[in-house]
Amino acid sequence: MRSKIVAGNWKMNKNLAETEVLLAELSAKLPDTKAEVMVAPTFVNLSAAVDQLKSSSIEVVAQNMHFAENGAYTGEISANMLLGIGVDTVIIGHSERRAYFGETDEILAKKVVAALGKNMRVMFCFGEELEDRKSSNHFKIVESQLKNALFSLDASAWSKIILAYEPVWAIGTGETASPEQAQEMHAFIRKTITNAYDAGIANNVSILYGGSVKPNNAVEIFSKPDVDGGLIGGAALVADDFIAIINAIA
Ligand SMILES: O=C[C@H](O)COP(=O)(O)O
Repeated sequence: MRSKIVAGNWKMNKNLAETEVLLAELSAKLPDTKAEVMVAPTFVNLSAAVDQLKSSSIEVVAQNMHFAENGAYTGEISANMLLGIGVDTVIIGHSERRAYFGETDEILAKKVVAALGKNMRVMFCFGEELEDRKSSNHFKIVESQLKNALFSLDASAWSKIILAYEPVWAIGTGETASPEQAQEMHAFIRKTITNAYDAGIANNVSILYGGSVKPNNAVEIFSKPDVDGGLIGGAALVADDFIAIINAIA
């Protein structure tokens, strides 16, 4: 049975002091929810976040990792380093990594394999750009992103995968995919996974929507049958907004 998940990707925001304040507020206000709640602070604050949340149900996850075990990769972070501080879920393939840091499907496939090889959970992000949607190429693009990075995996690996569909044109723009557009794509993603594997795997994987989810649109987006929660950017930086979005999970 797939789980509902609300994850906050803090991106390059919040220094240590600000991280502690936001986490304290989130812990204090966290409602009873059936959603798994995750936060992804920046690398330098992960360890402090894990310590601060050790008696909370909020999970601390990483925004990225390198595929190599260790070695001469200045500025990079390995799976072992994350595991060593108690972080065992990692976001891979965020559109900002793809756009600003040249992460290709090939690199992302290696990262996915490296994380799964360490028994980590992977939140894999993907989604089309505006031009793809305008030219009605969005289904093709999404299908190829999934195929290139994930469809060589053994079926057994899928219990460790969470998907986050994030249309690039909706990220940080205030423009959201309509609930119908999100549902249409999420249903397509499940059909694509059914074709590549089987319906059991497709129905068990959580598919989150990301892209300008806010307190005022979360209920409608999350009400769609194939939307299992959200990957939240800007609104995850404000405790009351993030809590309201968690509360939007039915
Ligand atoms: O990782 C989160 C997404 O990029 C969404 O960001 P946003 O909610 O600020 O649009």
